[in-house]
Amino acid sequence: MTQARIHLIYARARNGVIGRDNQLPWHLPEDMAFFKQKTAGGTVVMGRKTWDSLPSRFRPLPGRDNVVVTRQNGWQPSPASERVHVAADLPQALATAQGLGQPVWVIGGAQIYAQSLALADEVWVTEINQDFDGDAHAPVLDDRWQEVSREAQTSSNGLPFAFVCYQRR
Ligand SMILES: Nc1nc(N)c2c(n1)CN(C(=O)COc1ccccc1N1CCC(C(=O)O)CC1)C2
Repeated sequence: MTQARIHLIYARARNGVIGRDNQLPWHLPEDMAFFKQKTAGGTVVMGRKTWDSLPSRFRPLPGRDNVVVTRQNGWQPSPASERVHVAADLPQALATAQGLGQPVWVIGGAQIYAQSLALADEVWVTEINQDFDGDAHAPVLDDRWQEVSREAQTSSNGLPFAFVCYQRR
């Protein structure tokens, strides 16, 4: 039984920024819809700060199992839900996620992306063709990562971006 594939999914600015003050620096509804469509029916793995960044009405992300990584002993998600699983570190989170037998999507933040990249075989990047100020950055994809698809678009608010898939050679 091969291990379930691990996918990363993030949106990044031209200068590599993925977040600012635990929020997205842009408003890109097309990307939110893409994110929802890609991760639907799977298990999402995120750090606690990413969990906290979600508006409470979207916690847990609906229609998916949510695994939250936190070192805080006794941390409990709010709102409580049987679809939220708590893990003390990323290896435990990925083991829990893979145990659920659904596609595993790592959805942030920067620390979690950096730790999980080595274990992933596919990365979906929404590449926004504009620089943004921010305090969180995307992981660096070295030259083993090969672009396998690219779909360029312009958002309703004029932002040029592309949905890009990378797979490890
Ligand atoms: N490419 C790519 N990768 C990522 N990791 C992420 C994205 N884009 C975009 N992100 C988010 O917007 C995170 O979420 C939200 C943040 C703020 C307000 C609403 C939301 N939600 C949007 C998704 C909805 C859903 O999925 O049901 C729930 C409400 C993470």
